[in-house]
Amino acid sequence: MKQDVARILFSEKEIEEKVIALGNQITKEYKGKELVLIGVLKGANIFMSDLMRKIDMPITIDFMAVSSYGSSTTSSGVVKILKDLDNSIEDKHVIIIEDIIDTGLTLHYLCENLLSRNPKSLKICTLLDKPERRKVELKVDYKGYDIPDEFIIGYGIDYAEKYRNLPYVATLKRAVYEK
Ligand SMILES: O=P(O)(O)OC[C@H]1O[C@H](OP(=O)(O)OP(=O)(O)O)[C@H](O)[C@@H]1O
Ligand code: HPA
Repeated sequence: MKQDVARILFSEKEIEEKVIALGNQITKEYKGKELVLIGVLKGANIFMSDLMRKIDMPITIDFMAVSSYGSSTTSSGVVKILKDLDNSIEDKHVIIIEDIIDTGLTLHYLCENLLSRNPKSLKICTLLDKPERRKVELKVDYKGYDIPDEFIIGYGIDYAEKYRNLPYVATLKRAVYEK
């Protein structure tokens, strides 16, 4: 697994500090409000688990599973809902938690879909953002890092379902996906 890593972009320690800062910011801005975090599976699983423990107020969580990449390194643009929310978000303050935004097509679809369910507010939080790759405009409210246009793995993020359990964020060697 490690031999397929080209370069480590963010270490476990750096990610931890960033997650603490995001958790503090969210706590400050939502204190006293009814907040639901919606994790987008599978990629956001690790980020969501770490972030929610850095939010110091009562919250609830829910998950959606969507997929647009399959086993490719480029988005198909077609977003499939594999698992929907368990509970209504009507009149709730909602933050969507993502691991990475690339073309923005997944979140564009998700925002439209969730807005139609009448939340009180809807914001986006992502650990990583590749703004160069954007195909649709999105307002990102909470962000860990901007990253260059390279294929990313680790800390929940996969290539063909592998590498999610690397504890850091890294780039994948080209030879792995070009063979
Ligand atoms: O901005 P976009 O170009 O739409 O790409 C971002 C999406 O791609 C990844 O999910 P993926 O479809 O690979 O599923 P996964 O979370 O199960 O890995 C990632 O978790 C985002 O949801
Ligand atoms: O760089 C990436 N790596 C893995 N999955 C992704 N989904 C969008 N961009 C990426």
